[in-house]
Amino acid sequence: MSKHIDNDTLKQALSVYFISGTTNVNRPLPNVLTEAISGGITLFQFREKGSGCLTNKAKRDMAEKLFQVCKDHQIGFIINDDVELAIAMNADGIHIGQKDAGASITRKMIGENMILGVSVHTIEEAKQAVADGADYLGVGPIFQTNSKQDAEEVCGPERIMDMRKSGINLPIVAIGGITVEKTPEIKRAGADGVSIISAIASAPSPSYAANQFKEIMKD
Ligand SMILES: Cc1ncc(COP(=O)(O)OP(=O)(O)O)c(N)n1
Ligand SMILES: Cc1nc(C(=O)O)sc1CCOP(=O)(O)O
Ligand SMILES: [Mg+2]
Repeated sequence: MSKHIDNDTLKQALSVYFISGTTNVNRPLPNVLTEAISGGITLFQFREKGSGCLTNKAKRDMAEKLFQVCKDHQIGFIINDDVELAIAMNADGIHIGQKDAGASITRKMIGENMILGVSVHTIEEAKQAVADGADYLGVGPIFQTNSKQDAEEVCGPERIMDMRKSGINLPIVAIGGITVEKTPEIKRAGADGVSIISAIASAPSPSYAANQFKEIMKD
């Protein structure tokens, strides 16, 4: 997958976007990812951060394993925060937030042929990310989340509606506290996809959970 996919294909790829690191799961992450893929996730982000996370070679080795799982199933592989690792691995994309390297610098570093996702919380940040060359926006936290200690204030699905009304046409994924039950209202608000950590990573069956999201997001 690369940035040269058309907008509809990118939106499709963002529809069920699973995010995880090794600390979000209590079994080997490659197994959980494989199950989530079998259920129908459409994109994966490796987000290895927080207490007890892998670093250096162990992180890179895990990233390589996960990338191979994604390649085997034609699923795009995005790396969170670590631009150098994304470039070194030739990952499909990188996701950065407002506290990470700036979007326009990151775009220069990765070139045109890698997907750039940017986290935004306000319409102003969204407009700036578009100007800086983002390919998609992650908007959140839509609901309360336990998976990110430094999350901003909850903004609700209305924030996505407001962004659409203000003319933001870039693909948008909703993030933060997303559950199967809440997915229909997120879709109605104008999101192209849902980004999920715990509702898939901590599910008794990641495959079943992923499939429920897929059924709601299809069409
Ligand atoms: C799809 C998606 N949206 C938002 C985020 C959050 O990024 P950021 O604000 O940089 O926070 P961290 O994930 O780095 O803690 C994301 N990772 N993915
Ligand atoms: C990684 C992340 N970013 C957020 C943001 O608001 O930008 S919320 C979040 C955590 C999402 O995890 P869960 O699906 O378990 O709530
Ligand atoms: Mg970040």
